[in-house]
Amino acid sequence: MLYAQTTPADKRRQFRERLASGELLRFPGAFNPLSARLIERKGFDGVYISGAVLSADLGLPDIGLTTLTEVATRAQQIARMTELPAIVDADTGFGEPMNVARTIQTLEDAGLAGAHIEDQVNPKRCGHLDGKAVVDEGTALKRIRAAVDARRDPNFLVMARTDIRATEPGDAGLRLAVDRAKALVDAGADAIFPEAMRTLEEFAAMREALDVPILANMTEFGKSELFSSQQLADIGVNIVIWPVSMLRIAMGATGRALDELNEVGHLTGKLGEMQHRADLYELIDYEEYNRFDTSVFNFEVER
Ligand SMILES: C[C@](O)(C(=O)O)[C@H](CC(=O)O)C(=O)O
Ligand SMILES: [Mg+2]
Repeated sequence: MLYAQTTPADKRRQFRERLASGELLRFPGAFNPLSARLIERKGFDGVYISGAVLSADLGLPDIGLTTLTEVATRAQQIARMTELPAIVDADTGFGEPMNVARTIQTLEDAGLAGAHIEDQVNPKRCGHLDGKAVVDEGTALKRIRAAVDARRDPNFLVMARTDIRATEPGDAGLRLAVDRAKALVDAGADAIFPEAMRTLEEFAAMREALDVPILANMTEFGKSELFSSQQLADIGVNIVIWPVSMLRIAMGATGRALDELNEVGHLTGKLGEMQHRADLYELIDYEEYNRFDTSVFNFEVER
């Protein structure tokens, strides 16, 4: 009922324990608080909160237009609805290293279990697009040091994302990424998000080079091939995200339903694809609200 029972501190501690086990943790992207609950019910390990989804949800491109306040507010709404740990995309940290420090404290206060800070220049862009530029190593490391120094809960996961792989083709790009990732770990990063790795071998090389957890981004229509959880687990990847997938699915289904409304004038043919009212009420836990007021859930929903 209402919000999750697990405190942010407990979520962070449990997340750290699970990460230390070395198993692959699966974090689908939640596009709203309700979908975070569904992710939990379906047995996943955590919830990812994507900057691309957050900006798309506002009808905006993913180019660093969203503010810390918008991101922290939405992330809090999502994180508090699930017992699972939630990690959020903090883009470039919303400014200079001092802003990064404030970002981390704000996201801690919002109940997140961790965040990633990337080394792109501003204005940033989706990591799977061409023409990205990254900051010099000194600036990238300052962002991460600022993040690590700012957190008050040592279990809050500071993940460094590097976008440098795509700045050079072939092996040269991979070498740059490995070198930068190592430097980010030396600066205090708890985990690495190597963005836009192309092949399983590239993920494996990154895994081999580092002794902290790494994340694989299985976003569709991008630069990485889409690997299965098993394939990623086999090479020792620690976290996999499908950041925008659930929004893509929901928007695809919505578009098709609108076409059907245009064509046939009703949605009867779509009933089987819809979340049933009974399932929605179950997910929201209507019944539990009777503890306050026995008249809240005194009806039956027919299937
Ligand atoms: C992971 C990511 O940063 C996000 O905001 O979800 C994006 C995902 C995407 O645009 O497909 C990314 O830059 O990879
Ligand atoms: Mg992003």
